[in-house]
Amino acid sequence: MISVLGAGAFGTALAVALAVNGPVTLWGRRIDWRGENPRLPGVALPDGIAVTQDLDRALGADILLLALPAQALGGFLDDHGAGLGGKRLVSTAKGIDLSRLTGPSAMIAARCPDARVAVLTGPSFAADIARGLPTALTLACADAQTGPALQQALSTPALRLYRTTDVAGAELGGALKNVVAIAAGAVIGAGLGDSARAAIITRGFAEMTRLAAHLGARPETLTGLSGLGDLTLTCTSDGSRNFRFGAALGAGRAFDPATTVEGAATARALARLAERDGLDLPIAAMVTRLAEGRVSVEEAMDHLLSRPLKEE
Ligand SMILES: NC(=O)C1=CN([C@@H]2O[C@H](COP(=O)(O)OP(=O)(O)OC[C@H]3O[C@@H](n4cnc5c(N)ncnc54)[C@H](O)[C@@H]3O)[C@@H](O)[C@H]2O)C=CC1
Ligand SMILES: O=C(CO)COP(=O)(O)O
Repeated sequence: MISVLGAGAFGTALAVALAVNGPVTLWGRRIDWRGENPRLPGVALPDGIAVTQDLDRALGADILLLALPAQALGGFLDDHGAGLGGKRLVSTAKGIDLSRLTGPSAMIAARCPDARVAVLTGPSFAADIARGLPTALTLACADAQTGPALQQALSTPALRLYRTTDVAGAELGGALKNVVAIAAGAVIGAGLGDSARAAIITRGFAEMTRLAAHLGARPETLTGLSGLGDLTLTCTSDGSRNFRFGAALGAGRAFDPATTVEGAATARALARLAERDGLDLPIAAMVTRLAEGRVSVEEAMDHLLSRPLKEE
């Protein structure tokens, strides 16, 4: 049995997609809707999904998908981690925790030491998955038995999962691309053009790869779905909330603060990591300042362009 914990856009979309394989329980802390989740408009929930606010009911499953934002995961685990022991736990969060400076898998492992931890990540808008459009994702799990079993259980005819044991690489790709997407959105929002966006994507990818290698990831993971794949999607589509947030910053427009924008907190986490480990992460540093209103897009670009000339 599969339960999805977190009834936001992505949790709901995954529940809809996985319901073709069998019954799914979708848990949310506050379910104040019926039939259609306002975070995923236009998607009717099939009969195979049991929607509940009763966490104990959801914890009856042995595969639990944690579809919570990265900054909410720590609090959820503090409150409920004790009930997750012995389960197969699959995180979908794309971010780095601001207070602990770690990704979701380390947060889960710290609080649920006997759980088998995996990460599901890659280019996939909730709306696409829920509509049954073809999607390829990365399932990362260090355990040689759990990884293949989860790959089977979470694949559907439309949802194709590739497997890796590089959990750090997979989750870093998903977290870091959100920061670059904000920068790409800002460039487009400010009218600086597609060439400047291509420069941000490419130099952003170089920054992602450097940092991921520093944190123990395999370089080839970053060129896969969870890194380059998701970077491409998120930096080039209005479907991305991180991109839209950046575009609003670039255009000087307001942005709904209730929208989940993982890259903003992750950029701040990266700034702290850079300080802790003496790393040079210029794009993440600029996104942090931009999101905090400390620089304009033009000032941020001037700063990036005036760095010393160097080899590519
Ligand atoms: N929406 C998308 O297209 C995709 C999202 N993701 C990732 O999935 C994660 C979740 O994103 P979305 O579902 O889109 O966000 P969302 O904003 O639509 O939903 C987040 C949900 O988490 C719930 N929540 C927050 N704190 C909680 C807590 N402490 N306990 C229980 N529930 C809590 C909220 O009530 C809300 O229902 C993010 O890390 C995101 O980057 C990954 C791939 C695609
Ligand atoms: O991660 C995503 C697509 O793979 C969703 O991106 P946003 O959170 O920017 O909407």
